Amino acid sequence: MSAQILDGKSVASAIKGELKERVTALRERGVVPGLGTLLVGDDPGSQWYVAGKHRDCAEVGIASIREDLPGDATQEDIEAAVRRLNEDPACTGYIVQLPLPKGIDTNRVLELVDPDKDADGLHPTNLGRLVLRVNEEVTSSLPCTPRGIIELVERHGIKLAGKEIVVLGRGVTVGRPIGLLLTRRAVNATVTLTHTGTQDLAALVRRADVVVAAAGVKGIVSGDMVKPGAVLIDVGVSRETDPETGKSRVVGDVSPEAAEIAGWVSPNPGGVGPMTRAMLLSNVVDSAERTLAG
Ligand SMILES: Nc1nc2c(c(=O)[nH]1)N[C@@H](CN(C=O)c1ccc(C(=O)N[C@@H](CCC(=O)O)C(=O)O)cc1)CN2
Repeated sequence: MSAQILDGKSVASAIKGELKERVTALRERGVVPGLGTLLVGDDPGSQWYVAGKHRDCAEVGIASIREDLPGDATQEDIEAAVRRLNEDPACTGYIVQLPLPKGIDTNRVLELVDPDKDADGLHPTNLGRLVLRVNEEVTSSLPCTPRGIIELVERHGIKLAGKEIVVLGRGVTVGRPIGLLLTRRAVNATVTLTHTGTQDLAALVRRADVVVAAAGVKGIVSGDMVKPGAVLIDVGVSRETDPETGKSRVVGDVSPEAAEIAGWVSPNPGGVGPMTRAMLLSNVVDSAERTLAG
């Protein structure tokens, strides 16, 4: 029996429908949410993601602001663009598209973002709130991919409380922050964060009720590693040439054999990616609504 699909495309589309109504209500009260993006360089993937974010904004009625810099922009150029976005009143929230080019101090750039405009939830103040407010509602942006994963699972009626969750990968946008979200009292899961130094990954994954695979290694979650019926969230992105069409295609961390054994699996593409985009819009709308609540 093959796994049921965690359909990120259709959940994201439903969320965008809900956001459109909330944006209309905000505009009626004189609040226009505006998402800014800062893109440095001409990496085709990053350009595609940023273009998608602006298309999403147009779809739900959020204004959008772009800061595009060439690949040879200096640390000072990038920091100046961050300051412009901090000061622009039309920009109510923004992201710095990652990764930044080699040689740029990413942490220094992220720390300069106004925490109240941090639509990615990656500013140290906002990550710190996740640590400190473990029992309370967090009233700042949450990292988009982790938030999207939880929303995707919960909107399919799957409960995470008490579940054993194994995360593969300790990256800043997924692996590290997702543990903070999943172990909050409101979610109440138990998390093991694995990485390249982990010994006997297979044994850990085999125990997991839920696997969040964000290693970026094609097929790293193999069939023999998965507990029958487990929930597999495929986040990792690798690219390869499709032998039939000759075109580049995305492949995930979950092997087709693992997906057969699972109870639920998120397709890749079509699972976590669209949810990441929808959560960015949610962060911007949530934060605009907070300004009205005072
Ligand atoms: N500042 C940030 N940078 C990056 C983040 C992030 O959350 N904040 N995450 C990724 C890139 N990303 C958003 O920025 C992103 C990745 C993938 C998708 C998506 O919809 N993917 C499609 C497939 C696309 C393809 O074929 O290439 C899917 O999964 O269906 C959206 C956003 C790194 N940088």
